[in-house]
Amino acid sequence: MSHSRTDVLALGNAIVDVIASAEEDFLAQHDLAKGAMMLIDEARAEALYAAMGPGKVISGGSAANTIAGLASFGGKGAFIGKVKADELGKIYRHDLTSLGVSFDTAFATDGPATARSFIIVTPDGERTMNTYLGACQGLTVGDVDAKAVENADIIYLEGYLWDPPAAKEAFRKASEIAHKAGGRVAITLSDSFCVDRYRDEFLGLIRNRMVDIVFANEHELKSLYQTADFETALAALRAENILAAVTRSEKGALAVTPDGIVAEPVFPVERIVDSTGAGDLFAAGFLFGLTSGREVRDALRLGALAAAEVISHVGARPDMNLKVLAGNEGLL
Ligand SMILES: OC[C@H]1O[C@H](O)[C@H](O)[C@@H]1O
Repeated sequence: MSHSRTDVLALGNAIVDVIASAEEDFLAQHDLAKGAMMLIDEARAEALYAAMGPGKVISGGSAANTIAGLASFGGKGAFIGKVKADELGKIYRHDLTSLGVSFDTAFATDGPATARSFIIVTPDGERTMNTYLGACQGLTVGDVDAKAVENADIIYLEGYLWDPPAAKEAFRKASEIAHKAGGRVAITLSDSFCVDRYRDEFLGLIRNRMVDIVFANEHELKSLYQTADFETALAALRAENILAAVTRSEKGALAVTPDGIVAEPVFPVERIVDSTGAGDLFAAGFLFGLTSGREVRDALRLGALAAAEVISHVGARPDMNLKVLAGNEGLL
């Protein structure tokens, strides 16, 4: 890994997305929980793929999508994640490094194939993800490049890393190194079912200050505090006294800061084509805003812009150059 100063280094599950459209009844037929990310094994992955219509194969992975977005804004990003040295793994590495992102985690040379997420997009644009973790399960503490972590202003960790058993140790190690070096640590809570699986651990990370910045959507926040009422969840989050960014789909996004709540609306889109990556790209804009020294309100706007771009097309990485787009909107 190159050790020049990095704005954001992300640690995440390196996943190739296979995205196909389907009608609502496909979800019921295959017992899929709409809007969620479900973990599947290889046999289920094969069965689901056989049942899906034609799919687009696009590099994804939540934290990697965020870093791709950050790079599109002109930020300097790095990524730690595990792919196998198979065809998809090599394409995955190319897709990130060709954006200028440092990604030097060693390939897995044996074991399961590069991870895939089979994503069904229903006519309302909602995505339902079915993830075969494959090679991601091989990410260990040994993959954390201490120098790279020390050189990042912010490290960004995805809650999904709690699923492959060895990765959470990598997460903890990265957080400790970052803090010793004076960096900040951000986490995305990833998915409300993921929060359900690891609620106590996530709350522990926040309360022990192993993380300094929290990203969540409305559902994840309600799951974290086990309430159906958003205002109750928000009050609980405010009581943690931590910087947080919360996305609320069409209701916009807000930041919880020491000085209070800052809210911003969404950027209008003609049609939500595919919501995959909306939160990831929001985080890209917000993190770019923070690391480029902008006010929280401007960081929220950049996040909203990037989210609007990514939901306007299929796939969880930007199709348009976000720096140009933000410039056109007067945000940079
Ligand atoms: O947030 C969307 C991402 O989550 C999953 O990790 C998929 O790979 C997808 O790209």
